[in-house]
Amino acid sequence: MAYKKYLNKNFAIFCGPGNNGGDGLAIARLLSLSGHAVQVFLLNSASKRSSDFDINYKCLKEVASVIIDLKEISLPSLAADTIIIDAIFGTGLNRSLDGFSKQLVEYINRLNNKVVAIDMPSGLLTDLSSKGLTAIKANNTLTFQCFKAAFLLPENEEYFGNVHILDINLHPSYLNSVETTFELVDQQFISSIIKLRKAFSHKGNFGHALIIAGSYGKMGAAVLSTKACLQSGAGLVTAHVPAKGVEIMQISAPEAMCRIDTQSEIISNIDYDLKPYTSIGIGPGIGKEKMTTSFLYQLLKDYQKPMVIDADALNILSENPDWLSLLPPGSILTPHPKEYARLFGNDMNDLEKINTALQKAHDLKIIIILKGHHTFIATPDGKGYFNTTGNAGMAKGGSGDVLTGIITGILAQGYKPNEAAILGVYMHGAAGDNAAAKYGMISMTATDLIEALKTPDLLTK
Ligand SMILES: NC(=O)C1=CN([C@@H]2O[C@H](COP(=O)(O)OP(=O)(O)OC[C@H]3O[C@@H](n4cnc5c(N)ncnc54)[C@H](O)[C@@H]3O)[C@@H](O)[C@H]2O)[C@@H](O)CC1
Ligand SMILES: [K+]
Repeated sequence: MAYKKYLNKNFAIFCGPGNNGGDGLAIARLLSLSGHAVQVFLLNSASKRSSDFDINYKCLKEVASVIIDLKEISLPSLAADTIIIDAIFGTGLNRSLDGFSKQLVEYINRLNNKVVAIDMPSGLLTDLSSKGLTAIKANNTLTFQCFKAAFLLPENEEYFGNVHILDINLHPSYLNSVETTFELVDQQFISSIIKLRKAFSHKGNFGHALIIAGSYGKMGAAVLSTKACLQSGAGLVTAHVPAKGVEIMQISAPEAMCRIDTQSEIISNIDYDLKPYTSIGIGPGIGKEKMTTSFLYQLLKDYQKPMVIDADALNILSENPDWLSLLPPGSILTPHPKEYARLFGNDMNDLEKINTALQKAHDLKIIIILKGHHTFIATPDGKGYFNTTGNAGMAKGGSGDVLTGIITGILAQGYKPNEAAILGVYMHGAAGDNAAAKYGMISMTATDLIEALKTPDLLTK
């Protein structure tokens, strides 16, 4: 955070009765001691205070500071440049706000003052959906030790502003001992998955990916996923395309081999042995023609190894939900929000979507990648992973085709499906961040993502 712009300002610190309020009182003391003008407003101070609150209250009393007990009728008026610190409620909030605390939060939200939330914007529930609830809309949130699930849900975007994680020195053995459903995928996590390429390796060591994609008018999707697959480290890549798409593919991606469908404009069947291929990615641009639909059904029935399933292949599945049970274990589904809704239902808040994805991943023994700002990866063992790379410039046609290519290429190299999904999503986002830095979020395209994969430190910075 640009701390400097907060220096030499006046502060209004709103404190609740629990430990979050105690943190606010400690901040008030430190700011007062460093010469800042601080007003402290206590909410429900007569109710049961936590011991941290009491300790910090005592310490603050010894420092010259204005402490005001808020009454229902007396909401304070504040100068426009006063910084508001929200220490009303943190992780201890166990129900939605009501009564005076709700009024106070609504009042703070109506002001135009800058707001810094401590640990959580007050009113936001840590592990439950806060859709439709009243909560502080902060410009910055200073949160302790780790990301809270609430910061990763799109429906909470307007509340937390920029999130800064403060290390409060919780003991590493404690942190490691805590069992969580969710993990954050960052560079450190990725370095524990990635395998080094040995000096004496040859193309046969890195597998052979088969991308089944394209139809007349949608060959771009096939080209994007094939090119991305070529740049994900796979040893060999073959694209199975409709006959009319062969020249397009061969000119656009000369490193890839082609398998040519018997149909000129659509994909209809595979009349060769699939054993040599170490992974299959299917879906980008294939359309939903009857012959393509029957072909997908046959493939699902016959093929036993994990596949990456995207785009129209997902749409076909959503029209034939019984076929979900045919998915080979370890298969990776990559729906965007609309495809997800078609597959597993609408009318869910973000947490319900996540929980449904975890349940379906478990029941069907598959991996579900819910694409979005913090793309979520649900795995069959019940764990979910939030990605940390990527940006809004990637919300464009073709980005998903690139992701399918990357994951299929990683899977081909012998990574386990969970690892391929996590690594692929991270790599895709990291390429997106590079593309945004070079071209800007507005103008960057899916082709720029592929270009940006060619960065030596993509997975190490
Ligand atoms: N390891 C930790 O857990 C640490 C926690 N700390 C702080 O402690 C906070 C959690 O403290 P607490 O557990 O005391 O909880 P909070 O301070 O978030 O709130 C608890 C208080 O609010 C009341 N309350 C809950 N929901 C309410 C509602 N809807 N309306 C009105 N009152 C409501 C509770 O009865 C209780 O009195 C964290 O957010 C963080 O700020 C930090 O001090 C550092 C370490
Ligand atoms: K807070």
